[in-house]
Amino acid sequence: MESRILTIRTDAHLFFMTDICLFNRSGFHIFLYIYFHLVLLIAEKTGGKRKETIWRLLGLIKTGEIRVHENLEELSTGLVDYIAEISEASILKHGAFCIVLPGGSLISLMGKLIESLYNKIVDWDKWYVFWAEERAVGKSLDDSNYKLARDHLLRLSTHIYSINDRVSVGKAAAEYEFAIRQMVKKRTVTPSENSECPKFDLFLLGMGSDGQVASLFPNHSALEVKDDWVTHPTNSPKPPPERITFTLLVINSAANVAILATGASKANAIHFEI
Ligand SMILES: O=C(O)[C@H](O)[C@@H](O)[C@H](O)[C@H](O)COP(=O)(O)O
Repeated sequence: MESRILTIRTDAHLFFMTDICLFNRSGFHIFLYIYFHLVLLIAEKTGGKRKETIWRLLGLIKTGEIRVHENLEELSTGLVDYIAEISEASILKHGAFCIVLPGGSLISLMGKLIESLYNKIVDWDKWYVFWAEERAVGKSLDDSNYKLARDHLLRLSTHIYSINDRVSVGKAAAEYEFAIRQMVKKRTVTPSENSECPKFDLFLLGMGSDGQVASLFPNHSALEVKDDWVTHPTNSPKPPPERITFTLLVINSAANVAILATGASKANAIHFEI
């Protein structure tokens, strides 16, 4: 599988990596899916012609890959093809597909995976599913990122590593990290080249209109966590304030990272970053 790097500026305001580059290691294959209208909006803002803007965007990202889709239907097809391809390659390589899911609209855009065409191809028994972030809410509530995926995507045979909703966020974060350490020890989850940090096969991220990825918000101290794999912000700017999230260390260690941004509200954040 071809790998490219997307380097986001270290002084970037919206992702707030003051001393760390997001996705700055080799071996990453980053796809940034941008809804076509978003690009149009950028084109309008910059006063340039649509084509020029697209080429400028592509030219600026020298090491990553941007895929721009005409509409949500095409974006969804592109996304599930991409996931199915990495799933197959990972299972061939190490017998499992370890995927990290976000919350938000990305889950419904993955919905084609359970339609008959893909459902036959996808080997759900070999899927190990983790969450990039979870809100401190009960798993039965609609705000739960676990519930979103459980209701709309996951099959019964999938191996699920959701975050405990019956303990404090601090304890839930520690338990989650411990469970992943065990998975790395067993080598179900591949370790990174130089450490035991998990190298998930695919880390999927949505993006907030402020540039938020996972539960890592602009200017928030959770971005400074360097050694832990999981952290638990208790004062997130977006409700609920208490959350559990993977840290940059883990995101940056994944084999493949895809950020999906849809809708005009993300235009400023994308424009700023690239
Ligand atoms: O718990 C959360 O805050 C959300 O799950 C959040 O992280 C979401 O993934 C992004 O805001 C993108 O969401 P959309 O794709 O729906 O815009």
